[in-house]
Amino acid sequence: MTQSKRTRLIAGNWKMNNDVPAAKELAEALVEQVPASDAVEVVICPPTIDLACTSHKIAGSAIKLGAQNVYWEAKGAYTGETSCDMLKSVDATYCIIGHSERRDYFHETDEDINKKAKALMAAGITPISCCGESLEVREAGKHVEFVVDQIKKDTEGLEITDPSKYVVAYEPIWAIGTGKTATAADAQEVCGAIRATLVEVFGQETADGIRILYGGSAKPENIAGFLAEEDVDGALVGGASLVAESFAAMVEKAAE
Ligand SMILES: O=C[C@H](O)COP(=O)(O)O
Repeated sequence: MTQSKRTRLIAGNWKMNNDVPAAKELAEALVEQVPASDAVEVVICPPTIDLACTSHKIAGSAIKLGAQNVYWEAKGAYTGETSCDMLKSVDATYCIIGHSERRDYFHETDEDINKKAKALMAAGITPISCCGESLEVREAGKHVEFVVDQIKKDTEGLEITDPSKYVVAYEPIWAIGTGKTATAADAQEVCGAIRATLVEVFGQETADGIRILYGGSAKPENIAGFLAEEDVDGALVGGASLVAESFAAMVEKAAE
C-alpha cells in the first residue's frame, strides 16, 4: 500500500497546558481555523479536566477528541485514574498511550502500555501508541533496535481488525520540546523499521493500513518534509498545537 492510501493524521497533544477557560478558548479558535478535509484526520488531546468542555466546543466540527492517558481497569478504587468508558462518555475516540513523559516521569512500562492498548481497542477507542529513543540510545547507534523492541512489547497479543484504529507515534525523546528536530530521513529510518516490525507482527495488509506519526518539535515550517516520507503518515504535535494558527497551518499542509 502506498502512503496516499492511509488518511493522514495530525494530533495535538496539549500536555499539561490550558485550564478550562483556556481550553474552551483554544477549542473555539481551532474550530474556526482548522480546515476540514477528507485527506487529513484531526485530533486534539487536552488534559483530562478539559475533555468534557472541549468535547462540547468541537461537537459538529471535523476535529476529533483524544485523551492523553487511560487506565485499563473498568472501574473501582483507582484514585486519580480514568477508564475507557469515562473517555467514551465525553466522546473521546483517540487516546495517547506510552508517551515518553509518562514512561520517564510516571514509570510506565511496555507491559502497562500493552494493557492500555488492549483496553482501549476493546472499548472502540483508537490508541496513539508512542515509542522513541533517548539521546543516549541514539548516540550509541541503537535507536532502531530500541524502538523495534518497544513496538514488539507494546503490540504483544493485540488483535487488529481495522488498521485505521491503531496508530503508532515515533517520538525521539531528544527532539521533544527542544526545538531540535530529527531530519525527515531520521524519521523515515525509524518509521520504516516500525512498519517492517508491524508487518512481522500483524502481516503486510494490516501493517500497511496502520498510521505512523512523527513527533518532536514538529511545526508548520518542517511538517511537509516529514509527510513526504513513505512511512510518515502524520504528526503528534506538542508545543505547536497550543497555538490555533500553527496547528491549523499544519493541518493545511497535511491536506495538500
Ligand atoms: O506529544 C507530542 C510530542 O511530545 C512533541 O512535543 P513538541 O512538539 O512540543 O516537541
